[in-house]
Amino acid sequence: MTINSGSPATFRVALAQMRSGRSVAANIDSTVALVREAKAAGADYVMTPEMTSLFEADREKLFEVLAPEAEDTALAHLQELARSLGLWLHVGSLPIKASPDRAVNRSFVLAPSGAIAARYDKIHLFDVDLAGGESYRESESFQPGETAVLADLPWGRIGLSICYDVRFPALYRALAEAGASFLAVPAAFTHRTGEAHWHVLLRARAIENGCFVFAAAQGGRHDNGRETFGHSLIVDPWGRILGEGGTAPGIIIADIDPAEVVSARGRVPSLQHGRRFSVVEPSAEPRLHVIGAAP
Ligand SMILES: O=C(O)CNC(=O)[C@H](CS)NC(=O)CCC(=O)C(=O)O
Repeated sequence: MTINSGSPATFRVALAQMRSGRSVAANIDSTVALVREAKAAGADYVMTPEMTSLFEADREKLFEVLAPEAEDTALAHLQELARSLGLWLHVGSLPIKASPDRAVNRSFVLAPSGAIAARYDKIHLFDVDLAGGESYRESESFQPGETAVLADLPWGRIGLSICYDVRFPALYRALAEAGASFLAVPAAFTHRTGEAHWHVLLRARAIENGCFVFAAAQGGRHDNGRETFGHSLIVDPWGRILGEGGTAPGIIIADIDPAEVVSARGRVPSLQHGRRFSVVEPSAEPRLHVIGAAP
């Protein structure tokens, strides 16, 4: 694994916490206001949450609004925003039409020129039944991506992911092994699961990979009936929380020193100590013995 020692020392990260709803125009207005606020605070890189432009639970209404990437007006607007402010704008995700009956949940890393530096389609879709009848079938409207993606920022390499992906550590290990210093987890976590798992999962991904984790979140009660957990989080490679949001829209900021990736991995080189086992399948003649088990 190589770390680019020629990278500039530090950069300022801002996460925009949002409460996106069913109006694309209103969501874009909120995004513009938050990204401008981040720029005024000196941000070099700004991330927005999953479903920045539209948080629509009704499949029919979603498909009335969806457009292919080349015709998506929200994307064009955000590219112009990145260009006019001259910063890196990581759009957590937008729903993009992929076929007559499926969308992709797609992240965009926009360069300060406004150009698309990287795009990533959410791989793991949230098809989950929670307690109390709370049920999600993301795959009814979305098709999964099949490719892990990284982007080169001026300060190092960032690995892309979205929300439910955070529960699949092998993805992040692959991104770290491909040179990521930063891991992006824009999200719209449910309140119920966020309360139980959000901080632990994000800190674990940071610690086990020696990476910074940037996780911009949706938070609060949305006009589509959903309640999301909020608590946008910036975590350093040692697992310390550098910035945290509440549930209200706003920005959080932290200054990031990429050299901390090197120092954390130097203290605990677990990335280099991985994959040192093979798995023994159960067989008629067991080769794994349980001490003290009844004969
Ligand atoms: O449906 C949309 O419009 C936008 N997509 C989402 O909100 C997605 C799929 S329902 N949410 C998650 O992945 C939450 C994961 C989560 O909460 C967990 O892993 O616990």
